Amino acid sequence: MSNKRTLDSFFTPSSKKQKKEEPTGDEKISHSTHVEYPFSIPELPPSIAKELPSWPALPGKEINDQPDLDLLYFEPFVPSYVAKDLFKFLRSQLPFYRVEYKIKRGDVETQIRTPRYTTVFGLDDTSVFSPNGKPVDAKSQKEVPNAYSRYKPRPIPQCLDALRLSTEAATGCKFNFCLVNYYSSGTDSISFHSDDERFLGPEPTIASFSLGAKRDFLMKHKPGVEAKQLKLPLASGDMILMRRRTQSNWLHSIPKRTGKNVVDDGGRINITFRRAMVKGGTDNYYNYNVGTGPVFKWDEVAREMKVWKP
Ligand SMILES: O=C(O)CCC(=O)C(=O)O
Ligand SMILES: [Fe+2]
Repeated sequence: MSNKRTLDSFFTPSSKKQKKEEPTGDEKISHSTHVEYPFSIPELPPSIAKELPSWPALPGKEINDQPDLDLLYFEPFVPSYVAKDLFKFLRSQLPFYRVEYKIKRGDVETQIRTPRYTTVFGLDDTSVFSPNGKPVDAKSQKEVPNAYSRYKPRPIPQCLDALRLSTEAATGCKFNFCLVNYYSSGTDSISFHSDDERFLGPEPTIASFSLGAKRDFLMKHKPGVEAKQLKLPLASGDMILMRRRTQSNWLHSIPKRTGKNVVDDGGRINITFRRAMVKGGTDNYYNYNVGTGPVFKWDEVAREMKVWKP
């Protein structure tokens, strides 16, 4: 991104989601912009966008041989040569956060530091973005007083929305949220959990993409039922669709890597598409994936995430 682009967007903030064109050598790159984005986000480069119509690269395979488990595993969805470019593009162009929050168990308060970089875009089913970029009621198209007052939602930028549309076409599901995790090394992780929040409705379907370094995805049944644990070594470009009774009955995690495996070659990006039904879902997702701390952006020289300064 040139200095000109950065200064322009800093001095002429716009509340509108709009596209700006900027010549960079031979081709023009358009950007997704929104008043709540810390910086504008380039659209997918043509070299990646032209590949999209041929995804998924291979049909999904069903994994449903354990109680309550229902997965569709695309191995891969994004072919590996494009997955590498998509990984580098998203790592360098998205705003990321390292969210901290407090939890209280009984009288004891603990400060939690999320052990990975995160970011989120989207809005639950009750609202849509109006042409001026503000959330309005999906039916009346009017602003809802006091809604989304703590965190201001951001629309899914074109570069991720193109993948959302491709995922919807391949699965027949609808998604309104995109969560992104960046595991910068083997010490970044996500502990066992299920994505079964009430705001996703019963039996939510979640599409989960892997880009970059290979990491193990572990799955185990919630206590009380005999079932085998699964270990899926997710590779760049793979997509796991988790369906039906899976979230309410199974837990999943990406464990830390130790010893010589700790260095994992530039890290891994995970993208999940989900559908939140109510406003509480929007607040929850922004609270845990954007929060109130600094913005991080990939620094190509230092080859790591650095606190971003306008
Ligand atoms: O990184 C992954 O593959 C899993 C991420 C995940 O489970 C989540 O964000 O809820
Ligand atoms: Fe999850």
